[in-house]
Amino acid sequence: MTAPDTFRPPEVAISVEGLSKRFGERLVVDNLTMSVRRGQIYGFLGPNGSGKTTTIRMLCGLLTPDAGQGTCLGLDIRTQSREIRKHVGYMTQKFSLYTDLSVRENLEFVARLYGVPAPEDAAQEAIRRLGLEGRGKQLAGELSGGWKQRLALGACILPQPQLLLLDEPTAGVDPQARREFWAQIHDLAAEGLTVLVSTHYMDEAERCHEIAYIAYGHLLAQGTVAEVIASSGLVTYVVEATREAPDPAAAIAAIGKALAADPAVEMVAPFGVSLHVSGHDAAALEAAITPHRAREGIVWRRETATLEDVFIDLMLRSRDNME
Ligand SMILES: Nc1ncnc2c1ncn2[C@@H]1O[C@H](COP(=O)(O)OP(=O)(O)OP(=O)(O)O)[C@@H](O)[C@H]1O
Repeated sequence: MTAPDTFRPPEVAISVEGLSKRFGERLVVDNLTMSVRRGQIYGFLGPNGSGKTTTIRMLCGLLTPDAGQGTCLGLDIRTQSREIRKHVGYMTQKFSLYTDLSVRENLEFVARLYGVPAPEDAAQEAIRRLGLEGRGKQLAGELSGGWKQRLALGACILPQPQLLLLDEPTAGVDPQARREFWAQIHDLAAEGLTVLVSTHYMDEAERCHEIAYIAYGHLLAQGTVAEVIASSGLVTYVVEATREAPDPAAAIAAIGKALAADPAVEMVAPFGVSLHVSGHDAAALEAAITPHRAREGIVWRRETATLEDVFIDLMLRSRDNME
């Protein structure tokens, strides 16, 4: 990046079709088609090594696909990757600023590196915008994990990119700092910045405008959280032991063990003294749980599947398809 970005991207920030990528013999991304509107926060979820980072990098022209085409910020991902890069801010998990420079010195350094005019003012503005006032003189290496992430975000947006790539940005950061970080991301998106973020946290997925679930190189679901849950067709019952149960933990464990062996039940997941019991065939699932309804101190209710239920179901089914 050489100067503040005055470039205005189109309404559709990213639009790609049939993207595939191989590393050696291994097909890491297979025939991926998707689009992202400008100003959206778009989340990528999926098991480790499933191709999320590879996908994100192809979407932004940082990596050339073996097949497929498309545009990022209205520019061709195959032929205009250098131009695209000028408008992209990339934040990885690893803290890559200078630990022995202060917050202000780091930001001024980044501003100079990217040719931002009036680097001292730009650094001051980033400090204000990200609520880092009072920490300008603190060494970056002395910041807590949450403040480091905030500083890294500040450095990333200094050159005023149009697209932000966040690769698991809040891994290991405490809930309050994560919440504040996400509030910043939403403010940036409201100003028109498009954000692609990969995460393993369900609460972060729920903070995105849209999500994509990728497993073993395949895009298995995309849309809003509600759309992804609805399209899963997953039926979930929650069974909970009340205080009246003679031994709540044992009661839940016994039900879990019995249901896990039933073919109508595709997933059983314990949560304290409750279980999530899921499957796709509502009638068969109902028949499977009926014998357990009469137990003392047990309450059953049908609930909307959680995003976690849906993701685990997608992962299990795609793994089965691979085998
Ligand atoms: N440059 C590369 N050369 C060879 N293999 C690679 C390269 N980059 C990624 N891979 C492999 O491609 C697969 C997908 O990697 P990728 O980083 O895209 O997955 P991911 O979904 O982002 O994983 P994670 O959640 O663990 O970050 C992995 O098996 C990885 O080892």
